[in-house]
Amino acid sequence: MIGTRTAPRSPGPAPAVTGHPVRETYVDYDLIVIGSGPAGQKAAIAAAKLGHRAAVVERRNMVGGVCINTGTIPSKTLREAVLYLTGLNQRELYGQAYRVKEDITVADLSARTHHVIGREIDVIRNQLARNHVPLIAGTARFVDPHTIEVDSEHGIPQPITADKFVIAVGTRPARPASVDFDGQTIVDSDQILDLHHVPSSMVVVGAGVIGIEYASMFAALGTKVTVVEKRPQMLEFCDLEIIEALKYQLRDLAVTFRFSESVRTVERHTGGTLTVLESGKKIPAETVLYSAGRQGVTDTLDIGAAGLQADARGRIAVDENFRTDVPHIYAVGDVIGFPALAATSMEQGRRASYHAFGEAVGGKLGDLQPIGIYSIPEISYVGRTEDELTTENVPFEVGVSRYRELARGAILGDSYGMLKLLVHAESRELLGVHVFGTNATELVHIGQMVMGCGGTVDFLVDAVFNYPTLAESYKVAALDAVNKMRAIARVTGRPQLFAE
Ligand SMILES: Cc1cc2nc3c(=O)[nH]c(=O)nc-3n(C[C@H](O)[C@H](O)[C@H](O)COP(=O)(O)OP(=O)(O)OC[C@H]3O[C@@H](n4cnc5c(N)ncnc54)[C@H](O)[C@@H]3O)c2cc1C
Ligand SMILES: NC(=O)c1ccc[n+]([C@@H]2O[C@H](COP(=O)([O-])OP(=O)(O)OC[C@H]3O[C@@H](n4cnc5c(N)ncnc54)[C@H](O)[C@@H]3O)[C@@H](O)[C@H]2O)c1
Repeated sequence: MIGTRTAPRSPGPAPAVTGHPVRETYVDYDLIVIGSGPAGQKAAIAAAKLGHRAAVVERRNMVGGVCINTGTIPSKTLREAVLYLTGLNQRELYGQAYRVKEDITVADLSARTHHVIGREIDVIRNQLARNHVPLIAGTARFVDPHTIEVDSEHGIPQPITADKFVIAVGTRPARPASVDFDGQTIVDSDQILDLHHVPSSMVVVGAGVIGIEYASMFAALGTKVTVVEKRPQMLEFCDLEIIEALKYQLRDLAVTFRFSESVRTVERHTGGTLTVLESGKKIPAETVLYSAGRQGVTDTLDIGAAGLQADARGRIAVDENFRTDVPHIYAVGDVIGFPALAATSMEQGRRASYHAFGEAVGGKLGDLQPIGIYSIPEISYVGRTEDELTTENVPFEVGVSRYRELARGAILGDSYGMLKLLVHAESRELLGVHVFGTNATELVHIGQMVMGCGGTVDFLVDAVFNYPTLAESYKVAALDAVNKMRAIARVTGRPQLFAE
């Protein structure tokens, strides 16, 4: 029966971590984690810290998952290299011609990326090793609900059993058959890291987070970028005013947007690529980045043998404890869908293991998860948006601080940044924090902590921040919100200066 162990087994010897075939090896664990991305790593280490025997299975050359090898870490390191070498963030201070390097090559960019990837893989290997979590090399597939086989380097599958499983296999770029990917002129977000040179023009298909982050980077490098998005707006889950500010900044870097336009085909010709839209428009470019969604990597896992199934996008359904329909099998990270972030994936992994081994966790993984988008400039938020609150008839006031009025903003040469607080008009609680500009993804956490502790706007009004800092924007925005609330109170003759 699914979820029930039929016979106890004694643990066998350690598995063949190096991939040498050991057919007779019979290994039993308390927990097997499939996938070593952020979700899998934290699930395995959490189990080990609770005193259980855990192992991680990972395909060769992918230790650290998409996060370290092709996703978060390379893209964020590339962004840092782009910002440094182009001198973009310094141009307000030193003039539009300012550059650290004139002709930026792929070698200039990838040197930094390779260095960081290597270092991060080393950190992960070390963390697993010191927690006695074996890293088993190969691709896992279920044989039955308590057994997986891991293909070895020599093709001889190695069976491994466990009481419990955590599936953390992540996603890969969706690749429609109508698009002729060749790795150089038509690429997905994995292949873009291997371009031979910085293209002069690029079409980015899909204005999701991946599309907008890479559009920002290539535009900063001087590539003429056109973004095609089938929806009327991009990143519609973010604050509208901030998205408008981002579009303005990207247009300033010569990015063209084609919203409400679907891509019919992407053609490869001797002279370059042609992106053909449903509307009949044709956009020529040297390179096309196809970044229109991702697909769960469940197809090679034989989850049917474990009694599970995936949806059309390869995703596995879970309950609030990350348990699948088969009670001893959990699924975490990108393979369960939204929000599909490294940050959230790690926490899901830890929670799944705690639940599996009966350890208490805090409340539900709820609304206070920050979103960080590393566009240029960057965006981050936590909590609700103005649109959501308006739809739900929640009365709120807005407090805004602009970096151009902060001493730190002037020192950094950031005149466009802003921080916006959404404050409940009656309880004065903080309902949302939206940040645009330098350090947005760091700053958001101040608001997250205040919200997590149920803090009100008055806490921020009364707080003293280091000067000159961008964090000071919290106080400025809080004062702005309180001033507006006081103005309303004056009109109604009912001054309410503090939460009751
Ligand atoms: C370009 C890009 C930029 C991103 N930027 C950010 C960002 O800035 N911030 C952020 O929070 N998130 C970002 N993300 C998302 C983030 O990378 C993912 O949310 C995160 O990697 C998900 O972690 P995971 O553990 O679920 O899976 P993954 O990191 O995808 O790891 C899954 C692992 O499972 C392995 N695997 C799959 N099948 C098997 C099998 N059968 N046997 C053995 N192993 C298997 C794979 O080889 C892979 O290594 C980005 C993603 C991309 C693509
Ligand atoms: N900073 C971050 O946290 C970060 C960075 C990158 C990626 N990610 C994660 O990676 C995941 C995948 O990101 P993504 O951007 O690939 O996917 P996505 O699904 O978020 O975006 C794809 C976009 O492509 C559009 N699209 C689809 N087909 C199209 C077509 N034929 N023509 C035009 N537009 C089309 C969709 O409308 C959508 O807006 C996201 O869930 C995201 O959370 C996070």
